Amino acid sequence: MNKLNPSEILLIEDSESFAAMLCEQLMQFGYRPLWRRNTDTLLEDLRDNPGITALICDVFLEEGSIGPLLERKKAAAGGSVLPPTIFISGHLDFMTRLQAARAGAVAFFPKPLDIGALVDCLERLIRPTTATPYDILVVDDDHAVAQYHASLLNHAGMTTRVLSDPTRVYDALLEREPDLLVLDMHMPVCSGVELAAVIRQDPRFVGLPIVFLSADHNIERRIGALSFGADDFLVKPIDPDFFVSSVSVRASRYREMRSQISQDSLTGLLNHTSIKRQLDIEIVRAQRSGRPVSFALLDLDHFKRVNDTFGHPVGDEVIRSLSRLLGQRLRQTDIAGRYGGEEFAVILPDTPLQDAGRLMDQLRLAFRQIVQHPVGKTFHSSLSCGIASFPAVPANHLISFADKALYESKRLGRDRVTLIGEKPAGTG
Ligand SMILES: Nc1nc2c(ncn2[C@@H]2O[C@H](COP(=O)(O)OP(=O)(O)OP(=O)(O)O)[C@@H](O)[C@H]2O)c(=O)[nH]1
Repeated sequence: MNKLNPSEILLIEDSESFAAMLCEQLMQFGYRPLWRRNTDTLLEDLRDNPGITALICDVFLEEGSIGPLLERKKAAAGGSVLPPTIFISGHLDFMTRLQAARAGAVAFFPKPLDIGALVDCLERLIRPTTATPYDILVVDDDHAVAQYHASLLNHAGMTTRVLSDPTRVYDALLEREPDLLVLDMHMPVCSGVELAAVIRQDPRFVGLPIVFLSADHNIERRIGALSFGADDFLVKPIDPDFFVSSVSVRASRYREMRSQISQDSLTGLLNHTSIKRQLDIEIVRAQRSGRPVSFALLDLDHFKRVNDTFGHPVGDEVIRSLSRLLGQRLRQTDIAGRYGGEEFAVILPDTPLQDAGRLMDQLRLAFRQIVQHPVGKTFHSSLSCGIASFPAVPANHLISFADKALYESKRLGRDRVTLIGEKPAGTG
């Protein structure tokens, strides 16, 4: 979900003030809440708002317990299925939880609400469960053969790119790293083994699975290929099912390994190394397309004070609240990462500086609204941001200039966004 496609949430809560607070918080995370005091119009609301993806209901309303009320509604609608329902309540006893479970709760949150945990739960419910298909690059100088193998993989639900010119492989990898590379062994310009050696020279592709597909039965050459960095050597003609499962098993393991390595454990965002790597990729893409790419650095303000006042675990929660907000507010093509302790980086492809500035300013304002630490003494945090854009700023200066802009935001009093339009004169 992103801000262009906000999910609607139906909130059934009889306390107006609590509902207003919760709606405000949900909006900060990019949801569109619809509030009702009771279940009177539930079926009409669901019919008229097909975009409603989840219900949040207080277990007890003035008119009684929500469980039997929902049951009656479902019966009235011929037993139709309600969207996943999260229950909330100020009562924490076992019987209340049991009521919620009997009413079909997918989750139960006590009041006062931990909004962050609630949003995490909504995200799990709403996020599409279908993973993106494995992306395979097939390289074979015989285009028809490459197409045949690609079509087997497409049939099994994978996406493929086909290349008959091995000299273009490296560019294709930079453009979009696949989950696996299928290589022919004998090609006119260079052999598959040589091509694998070229790819392995780049530390970014050291782990990329390479599977050779060749009619070569010579055992020494096959061993040679494996020792030069191939992961498997499949001999043609190959059983289609065996080919597909060999590819998908390796692609799946690689993807799992990559996500473990590339993610920051606290936030689930890309870590420092991965975000820098993504920036390189986006710059290459921008150089090709002639479109701008903006790079933003965000830093929490006076964060030491938060840790000192409320403790490290609460500080961690603040960090997580910003990562959630980034997940909510950015477009699917934008890329966010945790750059350092309380510092985040965002890559905005196809985005000129001024647009990036507006977007980050909206994010800054939304972050300020989030009620932090709602189970204790509440407070609000703010962030400072610096943005630079390529090509106005040369690629090798993009990060340092975003950092200078961030420093300027801090210097001017924090809680602001500063843009650096171009590389200032005399900076080398
Ligand atoms: N809770 C928590 N704190 C962290 C983490 N990483 C860094 N920090 C803390 O973040 C604080 C950053 O402090 P400073 O660099 O002095 O910056 P600041 O207090 O945010 O002040 P300004 O950036 O100037 O507004 C330090 O106290 C770090 O210990 C983390 O993962 N969790």
